[in-house]
Amino acid sequence: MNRKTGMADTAALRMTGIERRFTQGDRQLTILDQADFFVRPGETVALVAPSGTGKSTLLQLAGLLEMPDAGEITINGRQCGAMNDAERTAVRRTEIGFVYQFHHLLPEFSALENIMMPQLIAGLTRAEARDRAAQLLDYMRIGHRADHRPAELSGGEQQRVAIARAVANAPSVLLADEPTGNLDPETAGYVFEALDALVRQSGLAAVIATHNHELAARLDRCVTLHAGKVVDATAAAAL
Ligand SMILES: Nc1ncnc2c1ncn2[C@@H]1O[C@H](COP(=O)(O)OP(=O)(O)OP(=O)(O)O)[C@@H](O)[C@H]1O
Repeated sequence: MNRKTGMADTAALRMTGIERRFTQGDRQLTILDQADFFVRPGETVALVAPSGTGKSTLLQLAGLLEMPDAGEITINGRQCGAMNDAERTAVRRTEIGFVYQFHHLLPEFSALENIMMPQLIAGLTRAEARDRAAQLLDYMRIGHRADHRPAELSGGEQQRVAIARAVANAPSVLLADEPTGNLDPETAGYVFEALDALVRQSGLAAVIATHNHELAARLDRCVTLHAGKVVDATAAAAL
């Protein structure tokens, strides 16, 4: 429920009044300062900001991997601040998918098995997990690579497997931190396209941090970080 309007919160992810401070030596850094952010179901948001301004920090907090110093994070209307570790882990496992700059696939397992893994952990049968993994690989146009291990795949293929794995348990929020940052421009373009298509087809809410303005422009909305706050990128250009 939105406290101001009294209406049900329709955002898949909402961050309100987020503070995040770090100590570096004798310096106190305020990376996020009363930051507000939201993303709706089915919406794709690009997070484009200079290096070191707090993109990864924001995504880590959104994914409940770290706790803010102040503020509230709500996922599908559930406030996560007062949850214990087990509750937060459960929300993270069921509601959130992550993609990073590096694929982090398990090297000794095939592409198919890597995508089956989170589903098996979530309690699906091997047959169910296999079917869904195969579907996702087909959707990402790498069905023919199902039995290959990560080392036998190209960078773009590895990243498409990592994306498929991130959505295997049908999360409602996808958080991607520089998902194409390690790829050449052409490969980055088609991996980004595959990610965008998958996100739109599954109707999930996606936040994609990228340094690539051209790719960011393809998404529904673009935000940046300025003085610790999340601001509309068009408005920020005028600052
Ligand atoms: N655990 C930590 N302890 C101390 N400082 C930290 C910690 N995590 C992040 N920082 C600092 O917070 C700032 C923001 O870091 P963050 O990784 O979120 O930036 P970023 O925008 O994602 O950068 P990049 O685009 O280079 O990945 C940086 O100055 C970083 O050094």
